[in-house]
Amino acid sequence: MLDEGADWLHVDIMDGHFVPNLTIGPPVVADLAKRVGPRDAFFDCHLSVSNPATLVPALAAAGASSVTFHIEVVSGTAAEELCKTIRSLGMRAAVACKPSTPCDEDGGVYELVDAGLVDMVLCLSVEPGFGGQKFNPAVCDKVSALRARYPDLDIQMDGGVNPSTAELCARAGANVLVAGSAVFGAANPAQVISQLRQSILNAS
Ligand SMILES: O=C(CO)[C@H](O)[C@H](O)COP(=O)(O)O
Repeated sequence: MLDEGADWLHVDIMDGHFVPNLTIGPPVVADLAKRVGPRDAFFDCHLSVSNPATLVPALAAAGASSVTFHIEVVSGTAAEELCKTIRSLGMRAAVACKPSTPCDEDGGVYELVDAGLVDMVLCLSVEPGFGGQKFNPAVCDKVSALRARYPDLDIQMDGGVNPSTAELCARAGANVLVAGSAVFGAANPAQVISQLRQSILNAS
């Protein structure tokens, strides 16, 4: 997909516990990084796992560029420490929330952003676990509130993102879009990636 114009490679790491699906881990990231070689791809690792801290050192060694953990499993002081650890290993730190998880809870997403500890917030627009689900437009309200509060923050949306829903995401304030099915299932992935990018540019 890098050849088709993608900026980042989004890697969904799932443990069969936080979500019902089981996917890949650090060895696959390491292998991918080796194959991509000198191109120096940005590996955006989304941890849909119950215990993200245990994976962080191995992901750093594997060549991950950014690590996103879920606020539903690590919050408050533990989340602050996790962000610091991720950054101390040379990666960007990001926090994700499920569609129904608010950002303004004690020890939650807003507090991490206010403390300057995260580089990006991922707002899932489906329940995490599987690709190919339907985009939940209600999540756009949460994204709009985040964007109003943090004009310079990277805000990512993931789940059911395609050229039609991308416009809603971009208008709400997302500037990083993750697309699985829409890109991998397309006859012309480069065209889809270009349409997604255009949605962001049109809204900015
Ligand atoms: O893993 C996911 C949720 O956990 C995502 O939905 C996936 O990254 C994107 O897939 P799609 O674009 O098909 O919704």
